[in-house]
Amino acid sequence: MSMIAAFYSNKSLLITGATGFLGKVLMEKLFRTSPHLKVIYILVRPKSGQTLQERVFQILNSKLFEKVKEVCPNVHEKIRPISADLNQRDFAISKEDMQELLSCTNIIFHCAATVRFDAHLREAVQLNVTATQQLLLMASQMPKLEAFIHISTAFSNCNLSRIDEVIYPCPVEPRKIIDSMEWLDDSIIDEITPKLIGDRPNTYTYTKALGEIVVQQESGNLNVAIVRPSIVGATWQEPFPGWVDNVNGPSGLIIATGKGFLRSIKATPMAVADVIPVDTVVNLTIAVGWYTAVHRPKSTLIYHSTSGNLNPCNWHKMGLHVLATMEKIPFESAFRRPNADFTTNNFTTQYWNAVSHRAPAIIYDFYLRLTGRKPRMLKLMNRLLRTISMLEYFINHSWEWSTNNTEMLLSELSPEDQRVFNFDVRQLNWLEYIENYVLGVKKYLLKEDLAGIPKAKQHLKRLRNIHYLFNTALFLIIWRLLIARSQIARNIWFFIVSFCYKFISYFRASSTLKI
Ligand SMILES: CCCCCCCCCCCCCCCCCCCCCC(=O)SCCNC(=O)CCNC(=O)[C@H](O)C(C)(C)COP(=O)(O)OP(=O)(O)OC[C@H]1O[C@@H](n2cnc3c(N)ncnc32)[C@H](O)[C@@H]1OP(=O)(O)O
Ligand SMILES: NC(=O)C1=CN([C@@H]2O[C@H](COP(=O)(O)OP(=O)(O)OC[C@H]3O[C@@H](n4cnc5c(N)ncnc54)[C@H](OP(=O)(O)O)[C@@H]3O)[C@@H](O)[C@H]2O)C=CC1
Repeated sequence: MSMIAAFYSNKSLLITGATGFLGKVLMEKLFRTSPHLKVIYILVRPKSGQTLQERVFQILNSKLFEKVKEVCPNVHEKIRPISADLNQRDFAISKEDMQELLSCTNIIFHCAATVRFDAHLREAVQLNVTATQQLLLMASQMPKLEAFIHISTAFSNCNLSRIDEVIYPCPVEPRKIIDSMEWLDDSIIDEITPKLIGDRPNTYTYTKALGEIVVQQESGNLNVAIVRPSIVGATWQEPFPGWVDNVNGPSGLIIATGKGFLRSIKATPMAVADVIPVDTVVNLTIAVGWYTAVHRPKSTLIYHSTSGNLNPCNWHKMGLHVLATMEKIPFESAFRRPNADFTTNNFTTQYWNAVSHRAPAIIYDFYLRLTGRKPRMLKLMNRLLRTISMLEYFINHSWEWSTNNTEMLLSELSPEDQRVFNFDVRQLNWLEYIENYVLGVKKYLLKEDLAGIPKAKQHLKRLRNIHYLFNTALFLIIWRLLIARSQIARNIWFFIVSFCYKFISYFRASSTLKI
């Protein structure tokens, strides 16, 4: 019997960010392994014209939750959505709901965040720092609370190259930043943002670092732990391999590559691709919840959920695996044939962006115009290149993360718990994982039917022929122009023609001799 699963039975949990990528997988695993848990409160905001109930209904009816419904048929009764907006004071939670949360919650998993790299500092501070502070305040009023688990990111201190499982100080105290956001206007915030974030690449990593300091400073007597995942990817094993439902991180790049939009990227091929499957992060998080509540460590423990130091894979290898899979399982209606060239300097990046990305987009837009349709490819390409430029930092640096606490926790688990809540990334086979990831992107993100694979292969063959034809035509045109304008080109041309002529004549003569 799993000790961890038994621990969560009859518990009331509170999850923020439960509608997000990680939050959904966390909920799924909790219900599947501890079907007797009492209730999971989730803080949800109405979104895209959907009510809370509609959002929860959609999640429960997704493929991700199919297995849960078998082991926990009354799962819908155990999810209690609470209307909340983490950007509002007291999260805009009603008095009755707040009372229930305060009196019943046993464990908190705080996953909600803005993960956008371009978020305005005010917005990022509000969600990643102030909301964390408010949630801790709420937690301090919960008499039954046993543990508060905060999800941060392994990149919160990405300005360092070696990162230990400790909280690093920031030059300006989070409380001062929170206060200043209340009275500074946007233009001044824009001006001071680069100075505040310093050598971090964006407001996201900066505010996640501030969030950690808030957790450390304001947790009082609470049992608190922080989980720091690196680049979270599709599921490795559970509930089934390859599940993914958003384009963040690698998933968007896999689509862009498979559809032939993205063919080269500025990346350091040998840099470690620190991708970690979402189910590995979730298993660690659940185990951390149990350990923190039961063992009550004296200080706030940080757990790195990373792959680089235990089972490294670099971008070059990852790119090759992705391309090899796309040969077998191509995406439908690709714009060009998938390719993955890594460039390492700005000049070659700009060159390939012009030649391999923008030029085909311009030609395609021209074709759209000719056929009476609205051009759109260049706009799409420019947006994609902007997105890529924001991710570039993470594919051109390598980090070394220590994982002592994570390894310690693994050794504390019973063999059964190590099996049920496996977060031992050493067991991950990258080739198999990437194959399932690409397949998962095709099935769950692009919603493409596997029956369409032969047609997709046919389409790629056609693209290859067009590519050869286009290159040959381009070569001939350029050559013709050169010959018309340059004596040297003409000389080379006559030399080649006469050489070929002599070569063919020689063969003709020798074959006649034999006869
Ligand atoms: C030839 C090459 C071959 C390669 C071979 C393949 C190798 C395998 C690939 C491995 C490489 C992995 C590298 C990962 C590095 C990740 C590091 C994460 C580290 C930190 C981890 C964390 O701790 S935290 C979670 C990460 N947090 C995000 O990852 C949010 C990012 N994101 C945004 O901050 C916003 O997205 C941003 C960009 C502002 C635009 O913002 P925006 O307002 O302009 O618009 P949107 O957000 O609506 O997106 C606009 C359009 O970009 C599309 N798109 C969005 N993401 C995309 C994406 N990743 N790749 C492609 N396309 C993406 C989207 O689908 C839209 O497409 P469309 O226009 O057609 O609808
Ligand atoms: N994905 C990754 O690669 C990594 C993620 N992390 C961390 O993991 C955690 C989860 O990330 P992930 O699941 O990928 O992110 P998502 O963007 O998928 O999910 C974010 C969640 O936060 C919720 N949220 C955002 N704003 C509000 C708000 N104002 N009020 C209420 N809820 C809100 C979202 O709700 P809604 O659905 O309504 O928008 C959503 O449920 C984050 O803390 C992130 O920093 C760390 C490392 C890597």
